[in-house]
Amino acid sequence: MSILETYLEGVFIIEPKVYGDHRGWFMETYNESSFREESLNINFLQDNHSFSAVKGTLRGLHYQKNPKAQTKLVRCTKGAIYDVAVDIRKGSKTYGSWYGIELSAENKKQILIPKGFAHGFLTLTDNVEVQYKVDEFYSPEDDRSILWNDPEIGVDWPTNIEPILSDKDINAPKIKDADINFKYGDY
Ligand SMILES: Cc1cn([C@H]2C[C@H](O)[C@@H](COP(=O)(O)OP(=O)(O)O[C@H]3O[C@@H](C)C(=O)[C@@H](O)[C@H]3O)O2)c(=O)[nH]c1=O
Repeated sequence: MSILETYLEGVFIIEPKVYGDHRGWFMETYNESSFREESLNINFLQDNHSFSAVKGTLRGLHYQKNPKAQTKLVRCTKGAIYDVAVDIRKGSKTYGSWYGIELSAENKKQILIPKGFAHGFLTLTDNVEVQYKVDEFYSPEDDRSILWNDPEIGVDWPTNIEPILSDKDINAPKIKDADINFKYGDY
């Protein structure tokens, strides 16, 4: 697998090596040793899987506060999504900057989103399944959302349609009012 840096420090794109033959294909979706070679020493504790029925569903932008922050390794195993990570580490030189990438069952790419970032995705097709590993357990008390279209962040979501959102995400605060307790250098 290739582990590629992005312009946001700590955010990586993972491109698995896909071995095709007459039966189909095989790939490793996670390899701790390959991650360690890149000094990514992550102890994943929980695997998540979500299904979104309709194109234009948007989940995000989510994070868990310290000390329950999560690293996330995200992939799309059915359909396609536009996946976004936002740096919310106070004092970071890229605070409020975002990185977006299309992940799909077809391209098999993954994104690694470190602690101190908010995460969200928009479905680009109907019937989307997303699976991701996290290195901290779900903690509803620490779960937070930032408004998906906060102009201060300015994510360039690849559609003009009004997305389908949860009530929590509709009512999410903008980054300037969000309950953020990350600071650059915490991890
Ligand atoms: C995230 C999560 C949710 N749940 C439950 C709580 C709730 O009843 C139901 C749906 O939760 P949510 O509405 O928060 O699901 P969702 O909007 O899909 O939340 C997820 O969005 C993406 C973008 C992320 O980055 C994830 O970390 C997570 O925040 O599932 C768990 O039991 N464990 C979990 O780890």
